[in-house]
Amino acid sequence: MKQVVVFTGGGSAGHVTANLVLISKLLQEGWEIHYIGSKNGIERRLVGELEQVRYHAVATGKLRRYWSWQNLTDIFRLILGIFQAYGLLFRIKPGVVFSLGGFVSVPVVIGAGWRNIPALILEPDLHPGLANRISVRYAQTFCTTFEETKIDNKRAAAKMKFIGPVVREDLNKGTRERGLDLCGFTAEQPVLLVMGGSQGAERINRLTRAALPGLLERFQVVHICGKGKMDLSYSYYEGYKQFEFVQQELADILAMSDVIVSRAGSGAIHECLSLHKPMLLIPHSSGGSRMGQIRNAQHFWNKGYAELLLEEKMNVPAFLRSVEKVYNNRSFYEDNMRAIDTGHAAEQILELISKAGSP
Ligand SMILES: CC(=O)N[C@H]1[C@@H](OP(=O)(O)OP(=O)(O)OC[C@H]2O[C@@H](n3ccc(=O)[nH]c3=O)[C@H](O)[C@@H]2O)O[C@H](CO)[C@@H](O)[C@@H]1O
Repeated sequence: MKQVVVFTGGGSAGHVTANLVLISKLLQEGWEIHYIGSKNGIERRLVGELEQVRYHAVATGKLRRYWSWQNLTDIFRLILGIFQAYGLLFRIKPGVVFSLGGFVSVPVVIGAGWRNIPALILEPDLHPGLANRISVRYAQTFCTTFEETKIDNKRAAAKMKFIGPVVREDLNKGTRERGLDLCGFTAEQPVLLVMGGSQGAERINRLTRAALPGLLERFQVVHICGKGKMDLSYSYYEGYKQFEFVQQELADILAMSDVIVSRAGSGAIHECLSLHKPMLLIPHSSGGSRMGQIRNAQHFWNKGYAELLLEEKMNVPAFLRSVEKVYNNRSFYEDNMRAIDTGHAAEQILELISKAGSP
């Protein structure tokens, strides 16, 4: 009989990417795979590309730590989502549930807990997000990407297991030549990649465009702006190439890049770490779970993998100075990154899934 697993996680690509890595490996092993996500979230689009995975949508409510009228409707949506997930889990009868967090995962992990189905959570960030902090009491194991992750609750802390980052393997296969071709760049000048997380970052986009004349004196600039955030009025700048969002091409773009300016989402920074790419991190500074990015970035700065620029200190001269600093000291960051083993997190998680899902 086929082993059955339900995956969940979404809201942004950072809560889906590691799931896709694990799903492709489990498909090769012959598992039956279901995904529970939201009706319109990015997870639906990303998982929808995999024909062998059955996608189920449930209602989902955003969990806010501030007052908003939407809290009233969202709490009902969350409760509805729990009942929908509970019903789906009864029909699917998985041996195990695996969650990568994000609001949509909360009803699924609660539903699994109510049904006594072992649920494993993987926390991508150094500081656990609200969704995972709520879900952890219904889970069997709370895997962490960062060794230093802490959680206040004693019962939750007892479920913690350090695993390390689950990184997309396809990103290793990029080539500099293909990247240069794609962007129409030359091999003579270094390349700076700017990416604002899976949804793009308006503030980083504005800063990059304001700094373009200065940046282009030294670099060719490839800019991943986010959906609907390209500005074609800048296309006439030679050596500047914009994309909304890239899929397989990301491997070639990363291979071609000498310095990367990025938000401090866990997925992006661990991908750059595994490829030994010097980074300038500009973490999301607004409150809520996004505080997670500041902690991720500070940690990478402490380890000597990246330079850090806080949004409140962000202006064109500071940005140009920071980019220059990372480029000039690139071998310092590269050496620090080469000295660590980003590990075999995917294999360890697959073992945990197999163990939890075995009858
Ligand atoms: C604003 C917000 O809430 N951000 C959170 C979100 O970030 P976000 O969704 O930006 O996440 P990550 O940096 O973790 O991952 C982005 C993923 O998208 C991929 N990618 C990106 C651009 C592109 O054009 N093509 C592409 O494939 C990257 O390779 C990466 O795998 O989830 C992360 C993981 O929990 C958190 O750390 C971030 O705080």
